[in-house]
Amino acid sequence: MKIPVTVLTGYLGAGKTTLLRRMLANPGGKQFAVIVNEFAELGIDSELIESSDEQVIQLSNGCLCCSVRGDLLRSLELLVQKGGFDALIIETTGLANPAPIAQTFMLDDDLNDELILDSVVCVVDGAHIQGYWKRHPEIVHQLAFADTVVLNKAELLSGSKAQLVEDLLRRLSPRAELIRTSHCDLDVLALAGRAAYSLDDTRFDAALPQTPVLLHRHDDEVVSVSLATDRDVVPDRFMKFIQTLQQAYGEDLLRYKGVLSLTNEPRRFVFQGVQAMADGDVQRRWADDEPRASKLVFIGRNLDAQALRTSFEACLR
Ligand SMILES: Nc1nc2c(ncn2[C@@H]2O[C@H](COP(=O)(O)OP(=O)(O)OP(=O)(O)O)[C@@H](O)[C@H]2O)c(=O)[nH]1
Repeated sequence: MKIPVTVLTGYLGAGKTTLLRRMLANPGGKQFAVIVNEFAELGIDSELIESSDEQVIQLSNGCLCCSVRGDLLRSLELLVQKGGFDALIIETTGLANPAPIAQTFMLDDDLNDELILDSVVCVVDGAHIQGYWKRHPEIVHQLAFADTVVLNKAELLSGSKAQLVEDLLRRLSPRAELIRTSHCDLDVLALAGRAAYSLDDTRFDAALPQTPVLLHRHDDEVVSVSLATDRDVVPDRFMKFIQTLQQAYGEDLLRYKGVLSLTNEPRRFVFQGVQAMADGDVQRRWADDEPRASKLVFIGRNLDAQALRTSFEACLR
C-alpha cells in the first residue's frame, strides 16, 4: 500500500504551520514524517513544530517547486529508504507553486511506487486574501491546484465579508472542498488518507503545463532577510524596531518570524507576524547545553537588508 502524502500550500502567513501542528497533535494513530520548506535562509518552522515523534526534515533557502526541488527528491528518497512512517506531510513555502511538487511524485517511478499524493490543502488568510490575490499570482496557482481550501482567520471577518471571501474562493478553486475555520481548528483526521487528490483528476491537467516545470521564476521583488545573533535582544527596543518596519513597509512586509533570546528571560520567545498583525509568546526554557541564539526572518517586497541589519543590531545588548 502506498504512503499518502498531504501537501500544505497557501500564501505567506496563512496558517500552514498552525494546521501542521494540529495534524501532528492529533495523528489518529498515524506515524507522520514531515518535510518543512522555507523561503528564507534560516528555518524557523521546525522550531515551531516542537515535535519529537516524527521525522522532520527542514529544507530552507528556496522553494521546493524550483530552487530546492532536487533537495526534495533526495529527502523523499531518503525517507522512503529509511521508512518508519505511514503518512507524509509536506509544508511548502508561501510562495511555492504546488504543481511542480506534484510532478515530483508523478515523474519519478521509484517514488511513485511508494508514495501517493493524497491531498493538496490550501490554507487561506481570510483577513488578507481580498487584497492579496491579484497582487500575488502564486495564490491563484495554489488555489487552482488544491482539492481542499481552508478559509482560515474567519473570526476576523464580518458575516458579509466572509461570504464575499467564500464566493471569491469558490471562483478561484471551484472543485475544492471549502472549510471555514479559525486557527485551523478543524477535523484534521478527515484531511489525510482520503484520496482527495487524484492524478486522473482534470484539475491536475488544467493546472499543469504540458512539459515539466523544472524552474520557474518567483516575484523578483520579494526577498528574504535572515538575521542571527548570540547576543540578547532587548524587548522594548525590539518592539519599536518591528513597529517602525510595519509603518515603513506596510503591505510589503509580507511575513516575519523568529525565535529570540530576550534579556532577563529564561524561556525562548517566539515571535511572528503578517504585515501589521504580529504576536509573540514565550515557549520552553532554553536548555542548559543550548546556545541562546536568536534568529529572525523577514520576507517582503524590496526590503533593505542592510538597514534591517543595522536596526536589529541596535536592539541587542
Ligand atoms: N487571528 C488569527 N491568527 C491566526 C490564525 N491562524 C493562524 N494565525 C496566526 O497567523 C500567523 C501565521 O500562522 P502560520 O501558521 O505560521 O502561517 P504559515 O502559513 O505557516 O506561515 P509561513 O510558513 O511563514 O508562510 C501566526 O502568528 C499564527 O498564530 C487565525 O485563524 N486567526
